[in-house]
Amino acid sequence: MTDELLRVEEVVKRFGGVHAVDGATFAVRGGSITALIGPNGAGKTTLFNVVTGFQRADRGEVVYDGRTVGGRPAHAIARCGMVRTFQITKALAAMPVIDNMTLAAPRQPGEHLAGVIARPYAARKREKAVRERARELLARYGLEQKADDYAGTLSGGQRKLLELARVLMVEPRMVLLDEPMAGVNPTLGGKLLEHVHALREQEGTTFLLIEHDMEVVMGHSDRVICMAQGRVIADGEPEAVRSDPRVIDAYLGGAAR
Ligand SMILES: Nc1ncnc2c1ncn2[C@@H]1O[C@H](COP(=O)(O)OP(=O)(O)OP(=O)(O)O)[C@@H](O)[C@H]1O
Repeated sequence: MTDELLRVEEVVKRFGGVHAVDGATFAVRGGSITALIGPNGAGKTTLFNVVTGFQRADRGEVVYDGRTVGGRPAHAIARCGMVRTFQITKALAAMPVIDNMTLAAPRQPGEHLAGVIARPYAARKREKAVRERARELLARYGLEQKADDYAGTLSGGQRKLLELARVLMVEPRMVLLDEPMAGVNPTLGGKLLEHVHALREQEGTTFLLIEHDMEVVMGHSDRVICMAQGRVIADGEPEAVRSDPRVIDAYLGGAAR
């Protein structure tokens, strides 16, 4: 496997008296599918937010592709190639699927109204390219027939596919997925996982995913990181993490599933 793409070092994030993340340290190798597991409230989502720039750490370092990105805003980190998926919000649900996609396209540096007025041809050309990429991705994810429907009419599984397709508009090198299988029927869930593997094989995309379903974790990840109470308590091959007594004690319960 290739070298590490992401390194999280001693990250601390508090909310008042709550230590949501309390000195978490781990690395993610480029081209891997790494699962982040742990009990409710372990700090997994907060860590995702810190890593992708949606929340600022109180302490610690986030290094992506050799660059310190901690403290940089989400859009700057996305431009470096690391993105997280988001649930389709109410506002996005009220828009057509195709607009959900085009809105996720990265802005060109200096793109603003004056530029569009001064260079209408270039602006139109870019808009066309963005729409073409959006249509291509929708076709890849079996959503082309839904392009003009409101995103709110999609099923749970189709929404998850749209969430993944949206982040691919920025051609990321690393994607963070927060519970991709939650509320998804097994058929679409299986499809989503196939797409994750295909992206990793064909484009070398790196995935870090929060997942509670241990079958998915064991069957689809190369590496597993377990958090509890804001800290990493185990990090290694799936089988080794599943049988780690600390993981069984903090998360899996008496009998390893
Ligand atoms: N914005 C916030 N304000 C206050 N407390 C927060 C905030 N966000 C998270 N927390 C607290 O931080 C802790 C970690 O929460 P977080 O959502 O990161 O855990 P998690 O591992 O993702 O849990 P789950 O698996 O249930 O989603 C929890 O105690 C939570 O209540």
